[in-house]
Amino acid sequence: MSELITEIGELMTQDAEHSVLRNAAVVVDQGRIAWIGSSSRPPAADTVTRLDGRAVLPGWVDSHSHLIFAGDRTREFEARMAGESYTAGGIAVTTNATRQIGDSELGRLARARVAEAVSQGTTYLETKTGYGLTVRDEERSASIAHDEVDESTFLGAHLVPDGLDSDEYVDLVCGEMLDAVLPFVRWADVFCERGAFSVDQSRRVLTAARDAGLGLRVHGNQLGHGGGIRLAVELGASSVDHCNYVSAEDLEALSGSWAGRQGTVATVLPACDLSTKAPLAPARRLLDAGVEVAIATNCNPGTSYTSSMAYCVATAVLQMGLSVDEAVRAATRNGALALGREAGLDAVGSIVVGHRADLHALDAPSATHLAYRPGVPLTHGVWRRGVRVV
Ligand SMILES: N=CN[C@@H](CCC(=O)O)C(=O)O
Ligand SMILES: [Zn+2]
Repeated sequence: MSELITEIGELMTQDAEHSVLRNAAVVVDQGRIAWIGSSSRPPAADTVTRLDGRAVLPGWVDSHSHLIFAGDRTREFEARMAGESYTAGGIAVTTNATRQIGDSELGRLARARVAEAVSQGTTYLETKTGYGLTVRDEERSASIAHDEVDESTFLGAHLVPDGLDSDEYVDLVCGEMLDAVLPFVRWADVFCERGAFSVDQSRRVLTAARDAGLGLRVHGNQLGHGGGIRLAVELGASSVDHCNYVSAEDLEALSGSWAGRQGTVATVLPACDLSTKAPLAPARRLLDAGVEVAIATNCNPGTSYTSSMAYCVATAVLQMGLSVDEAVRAATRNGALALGREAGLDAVGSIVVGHRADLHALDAPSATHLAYRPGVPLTHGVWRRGVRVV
């Protein structure tokens, strides 16, 4: 069944030319974009949806989340708002809660979080393990992530569990744990930070994962200056995420990674920055240096308990100095780039003939309203693989 979606006031395609079409129409067929053009000369289709001048953009691509968890950390958040600083130690609280619930309940929680994101226009998600931290618990988190989410990432190297020697734990992560999760994941990630894993330990984890055929991602430079960003570039990671503390050397490494080839995407997490009272990641400086920047929610119960990509985009425009086009691109096409899904048969994140028909219609005439009316639920319709789900 084909569907003509017409009377689109503003179609922000996020294609290679950043094309924005007025009075546009799109035909979706068999889960893909089949045609894009003017609403005055649309081809025939099985069904017609009229959007009365509303704006349409690609569905959000949320390339960084931690949805496989149980429990709640309201008290920790309250303490932070009262002046305490964020430390990675809170991960253990969530890990304890997660280990205590059954597989089906953990799956149900993840499914509900995906549904919450989709209801706000997110059509493609990555999520991570990392609240299991034993072979069995990481394996079941990976299996749930694989079943419930588009892209799954092994984050056994999230925190050294209490009572374990960190190097022995790294051996476990690189060996038995990696083997156990391998059937369920496409990526490996590591929290490379003081208080979590050193650069050398992170390099060991990432190298083992790469040797096992996984793509690489890094949590880097969130809590202070360090070697996470440069390690990500050294190992050809697809993305380095957080990037709150970016030195001149880090910036040079990141921008150098884009000199004439596919480099390491810098993924900024504005909601996390606000919730942890961290300095906002220097997205403007990164863009000006030629680095490809993505925006993601980092949805997790500790540092960023939101699934709202619109909130992140509004923050990027209002507080990080990005234009609306830059912020929307970072949250759609560049999220796809960070996941290696920006081109080819599985392409998402842009409205291009042949790409997956993941669309987000706003109850507004332009994408600018995302920042102009922050906090207003503007999602009018969502199509995922060509099927209207909202
Ligand atoms: N920084 C590491 N991991 C998560 C937070 C995990 C937690 O505190 O539960 C993040 O990306 O912010
Ligand atoms: Zn994270």
